[in-house]
Amino acid sequence: MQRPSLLPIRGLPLLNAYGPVKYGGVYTVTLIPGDGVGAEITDSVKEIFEHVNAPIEWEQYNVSGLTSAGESLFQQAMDSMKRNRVGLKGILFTPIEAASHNSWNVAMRQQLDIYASVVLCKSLRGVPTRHSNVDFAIIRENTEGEYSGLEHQSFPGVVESLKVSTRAKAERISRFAFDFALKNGRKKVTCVHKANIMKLGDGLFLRTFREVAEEYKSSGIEFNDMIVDNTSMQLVAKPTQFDVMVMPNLYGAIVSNIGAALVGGPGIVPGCNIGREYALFEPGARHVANDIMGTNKANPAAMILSATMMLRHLGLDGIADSIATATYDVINSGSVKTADMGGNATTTDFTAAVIKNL
Ligand SMILES: NC(=O)C1=CN([C@@H]2O[C@H](COP(=O)(O)OP(=O)(O)OC[C@H]3O[C@@H](n4cnc5c(N)ncnc54)[C@H](O)[C@@H]3O)[C@@H](O)[C@H]2O)C=CC1
Ligand SMILES: O=C(O)CCC(=O)C(=O)O
Ligand SMILES: [Mg+2]
Repeated sequence: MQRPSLLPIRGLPLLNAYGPVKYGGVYTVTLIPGDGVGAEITDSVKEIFEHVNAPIEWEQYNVSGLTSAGESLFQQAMDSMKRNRVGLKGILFTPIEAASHNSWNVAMRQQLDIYASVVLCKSLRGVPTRHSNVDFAIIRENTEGEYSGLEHQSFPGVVESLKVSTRAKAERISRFAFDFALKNGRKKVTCVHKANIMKLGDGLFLRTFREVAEEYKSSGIEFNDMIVDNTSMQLVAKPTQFDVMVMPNLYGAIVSNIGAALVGGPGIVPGCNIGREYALFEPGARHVANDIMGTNKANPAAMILSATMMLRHLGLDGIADSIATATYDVINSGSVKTADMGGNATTTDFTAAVIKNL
């Protein structure tokens, strides 16, 4: 059986400085189901939590990125996050058109300074893939770099998109990665970069990583670095060489999706965004899945497992363990497979199977 200990909850290096909000033994948690399949897969979580009597009260905001009309609701959801300090979210759609609003997924990370994205990619017995024994964690800088959102047209036909890199943010994400490695019994941290081309920006990231690595030398954690192109090839060819990986924002988005595909896809990989004050949990590969919205076909596992990471963050380890174990048992038994896993079970079938296992 795949034990839930693979989840990093215990070992999240930075617990919120102020702690979650709890009244009468019940935690209030901000819930943003999101666009696409968000409502369906957060319904799974609600049903499971209700079944185990989890001491969670949801403060739900049906924010949607489909139109910019949702902005005031988005701000209310952020106020709720600032009160509760813990949230669970699905993914918000972001239009591509130049005149449309910027990504609210990104705005959340910046407003809340939830600077470390953690995505876990681990092979599961019940999900046969090309490589077995994949087990690595992606630590992604979540608040700057290519996602700074600063772009302008300096001349018709000429656009400048600013990638902002700061030493302070490179340092804190590198520390997060080493602390994460230490707390989770990991052996090696790999810095992914493109410092051969972006000598100043990614050069700063890499140099800062190496300085931080020196400080952790006595802890016995190995470290190395790899250019992002080679990393992509190595991930597909020999993924077992990776343990903990740390990188700037956009590489993290891409590597998280390669990682998800290596172990079974976006429906099973959990994730979270952590900062000093707030923690927001969401599926690791971050997809809206508009194409299967409302069809009861989505795999809710990634969302359920992200919710168990949240429970552990709240110190509710017992409930987290039982839900995670029940979920992994359903996946590993192979008896209830959603379409992405090659079966024809529905979202509700999967949820019912988890509840039956509890
Ligand atoms: N929160 C965030 O950071 C992100 C937000 N987005 C937004 O999502 C929208 C579309 O994103 P795309 O990258 O095109 O991907 P997408 O939403 O089209 O998803 C890619 C594929 O994965 C499948 N999939 C995702 N989750 C699944 C699940 N739980 N079960 C079964 N299948 C699942 C989808 O059906 C689809 O075929 C864009 O608006 C984008 O801005 C995209 C990536 C990250
Ligand atoms: O926020 C979005 O709409 C896209 C962001 C994204 O792809 C990511 O950061 O992984
Ligand atoms: Mg993405």
